[in-house]
Amino acid sequence: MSDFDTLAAELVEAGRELYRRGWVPATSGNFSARLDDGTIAITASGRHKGRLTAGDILRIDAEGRSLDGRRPSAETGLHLGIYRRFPQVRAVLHPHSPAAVLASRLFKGELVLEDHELLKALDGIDTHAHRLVVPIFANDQDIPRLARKVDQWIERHRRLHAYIIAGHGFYAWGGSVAAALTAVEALEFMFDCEVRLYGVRS
Ligand SMILES: CSCCC(=O)C(=O)COP(=O)(O)O
Ligand SMILES: [Zn+2]
Repeated sequence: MSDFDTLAAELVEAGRELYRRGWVPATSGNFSARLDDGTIAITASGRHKGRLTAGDILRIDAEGRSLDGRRPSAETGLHLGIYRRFPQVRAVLHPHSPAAVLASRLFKGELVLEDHELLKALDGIDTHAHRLVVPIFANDQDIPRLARKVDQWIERHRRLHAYIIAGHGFYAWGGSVAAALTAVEALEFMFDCEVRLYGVRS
């Protein structure tokens, strides 16, 4: 099996898992993984992510050009922005999960996660006392413009683990598809806790 085939199989499996959890309804979400040569395996646009086959994963170069003529995810630019900024990142996952969308309705500009043991599931965080700021960007159909906003945020803060797009979903990543899945699961859990806490307090 080639590197591409292995990563494509992992992305297909990630789609099944995220769909099973209810985090990529309908045709929403997109996933990618970076190969050793810098090219990227990414989901084709418009596919149902819970029912992917290996044929729904295509290869693009680091500028987002399709290497086989098929159309990659409409949100490819957001994946590329993360790969450009963080050389250690090997996989980017984008769910449209309920808690992320609800959080974006309740919290404006950012969601601060602190005093959560699950913060330690994220790369480079080793204590619940870490204060993690998850920025919330306004949704935008202009992906290059949205990617620029994300990039400016990274430029200003020098660090980013995940971000939410309001009324849409979130982006998370990791050093492998498995690590990115772990990040998604941990973040969705913490978003859900914050949303429920907000409900209890108000
Ligand atoms: C019905 S979901 C609208 C598009 C979107 O937000 C998404 O995540 C899926 O787009 P893609 O082109 O990657 O299929
Ligand atoms: Zn989306």
